[in-house]
Amino acid sequence: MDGSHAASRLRIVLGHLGCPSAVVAHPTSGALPLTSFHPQQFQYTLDNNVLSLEQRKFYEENGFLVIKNLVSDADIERFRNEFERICKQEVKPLGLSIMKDVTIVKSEYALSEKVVTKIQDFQEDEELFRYCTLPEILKYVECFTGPNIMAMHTMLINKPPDSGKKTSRHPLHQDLHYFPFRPSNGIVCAWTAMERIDRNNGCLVVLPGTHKGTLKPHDYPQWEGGVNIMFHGIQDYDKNNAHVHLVMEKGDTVFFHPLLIHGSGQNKTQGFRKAISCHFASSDSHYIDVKGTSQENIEKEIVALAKKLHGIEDVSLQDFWRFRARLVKGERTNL
Ligand SMILES: CCCC(=O)SCCNC(=O)CCNC(=O)[C@H](O)C(C)(C)COP(=O)(O)OP(=O)(O)OC[C@H]1O[C@@H](n2cnc3c(N)ncnc32)[C@H](O)[C@@H]1OP(=O)(O)O
Ligand SMILES: Nc1ncnc2c1ncn2[C@@H]1O[C@H](COP(=O)(O)OP(=O)(O)OP(=O)(O)O)[C@@H](O)[C@H]1O
Ligand SMILES: O=C(O)CCC(=O)C(=O)O
Ligand SMILES: [Fe+2]
Ligand SMILES: [Mg+2]
Repeated sequence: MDGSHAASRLRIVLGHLGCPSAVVAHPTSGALPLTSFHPQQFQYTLDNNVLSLEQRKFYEENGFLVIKNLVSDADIERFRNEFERICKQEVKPLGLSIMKDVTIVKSEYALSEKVVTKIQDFQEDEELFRYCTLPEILKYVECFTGPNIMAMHTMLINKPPDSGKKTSRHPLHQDLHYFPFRPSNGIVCAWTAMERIDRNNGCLVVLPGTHKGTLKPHDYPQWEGGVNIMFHGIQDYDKNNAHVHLVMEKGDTVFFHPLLIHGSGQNKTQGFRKAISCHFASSDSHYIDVKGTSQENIEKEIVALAKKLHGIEDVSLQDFWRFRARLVKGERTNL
């Protein structure tokens, strides 16, 4: 599939969606009832009445699905305010990590919204964690995870204006590289634009269909201007695969598969481009030991950092994940 084909398909699907409520009822799509299709036709989505047949097929084929206008302006305003309170250190949520851009991490700037590139692990911040419990988000998440849903990993990304060294880019990667749990089809990322996001301020770039491949080896890219800690990238992806730039309006939300290759471009504006996201997984999943796999490098890095920063020893990668995971729907069966 070439880029323009992918882009036009995307436009068709997006144009079709209109508003979220139209997705559920879908009276005029002319789609056949799902029961007339053999269930094994679908590998990446579950049977329920939330996704239209067209949306299911799109996700199956492409590994992502954009739902327009899913999160309200009022909720986004609340997330923005809470992020500002965190940056001003008016609140210090337990377990939260605050990341600065590599170009300024060694300088002495006081903590403020202008030096934070992203915050991670806000599971103990009631206001931000509301994002992971919004019914409109979970309704879609359930199509991929099933009814027992864990919020595994949370982030609010505040992509800064690029300093000129292109460190505001996020290299192409698969999120599964970071996750020691399986199966991959029971994991989905929800990523919501907190403002209009396009090529100017560094939108997501996805390689449609790459979720059908395997987990690739990841390492730091050889970028002249430096690269952020933990921002591993894939060195050998198929350069001929279509790249789709996801231009999104405030509140639009993309759901994507953890094997989908994606990244984000540099922020060429003077604003701090914001998105909030959570990776969800079925609680029926299981942890894996990543030793001897391509994920061993990220495990070593995280374990070494935990020791250096917090003096934590003999804690496995699985324990880190078990500790921050939170049930948001159904039952905590396994993870
Ligand atoms: C789907 C994506 C999923 C994921 O990303 S899952 C990956 C999970 N990631 C994590 O668990 C990382 C969590 N974050 C953290 O550990 C910390 O926030 C982080 C980023 C290390 C910063 O920790 P702080 O407590 O603020 O510590 P610090 O400022 O003293 O930094 C510790 C060492 O790290 C370095 N560092 C921090 N931010 C950096 C950056 N942006 N680029 C490059 N290096 C960076 C920093 O220079 C310091 O190293 P050194 O001790 O000076 O040699
Ligand atoms: N040299 C590189 N090595 C690895 N990944 C790269 C490299 N250059 C860009 N990328 C990543 O590839 C993705 C797509 O980049 P691309 O240049 O197509 O888009 P962009 O930078 O967002 O937009 P634009 O080119 O319009 O500025 C981004 O995620 C970016 O971080
Ligand atoms: O730039 C972004 O908002 C996406 C970042 C991302 O893909 C990640 O942190 O895994
Ligand atoms: Fe990612
Ligand atoms: Mg570019």
